[in-house]
Amino acid sequence: MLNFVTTNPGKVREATEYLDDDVQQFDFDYPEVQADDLKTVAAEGARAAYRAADGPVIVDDAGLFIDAFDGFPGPYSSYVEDTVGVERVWRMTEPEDDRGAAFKTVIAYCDGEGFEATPDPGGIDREDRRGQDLAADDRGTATTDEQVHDGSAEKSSETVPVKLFEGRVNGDIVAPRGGGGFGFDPIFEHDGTTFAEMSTEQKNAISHRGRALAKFAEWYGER
Ligand SMILES: O=P(O)(O)OP(=O)(O)OP(=O)(O)OC[C@H]1O[C@@H](n2cnc3c(O)ncnc32)[C@H](O)[C@@H]1O
Repeated sequence: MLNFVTTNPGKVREATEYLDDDVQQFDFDYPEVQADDLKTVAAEGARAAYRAADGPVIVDDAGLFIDAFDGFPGPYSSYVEDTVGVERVWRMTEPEDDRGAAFKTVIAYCDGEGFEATPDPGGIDREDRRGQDLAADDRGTATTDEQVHDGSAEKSSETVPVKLFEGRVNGDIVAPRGGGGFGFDPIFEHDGTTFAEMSTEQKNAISHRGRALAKFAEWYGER
């Protein structure tokens, strides 16, 4: 049984759609390290959660990256949703000529064992041209995290290995529409439909989380 470490039931709904009964929510508010990239936050979160959980864990660190604001709110999306709010993020973006944005997620898996490294052909930090078919992102962007060191207080010199899976989807910021999903879904439009207007299944088929979960599920299934 896999522990999906999150306080966000919306993420669990989407993950169970992919991974069926193999996953359960582990409601653990892992300490989010101050970092500008999702990979570091997810990897450190997975290590902390693994120490607290009884069994393998996955952590999903995600965010909305708005082009006109150089990627804001990015890794701070949860904080901005709670403080500024979704509606005001739309109103901030409305006057901009370029309302392009991307949702990105990094799923980090940790079970205390090591993994074989696989090459990362680019991943989500690469600049994708707007409107580009993202099929290339669906292949082989799983990487073994070796750079991030264990920052825990117990001063362990050993770094617990973490496996990372990335997903990204491009879209546009629009006036809020739809009652489904969570977070910034009502203001994120992809191919004419906001994520909040989609069913969980429809969103999973194209979303950042769906892409990352698909990669994880493929790798996990082979193990
Ligand atoms: O850390 P956990 O407990 O998993 O829950 P969280 O909601 O705080 O999760 P994150 O730190 O990954 O923050 C992600 C934020 O980005 C936004 N977000 C991420 N994925 C999203 C999605 O699929 N749809 C809408 N908003 C999303 C939303 O505001 C989330 O609160």
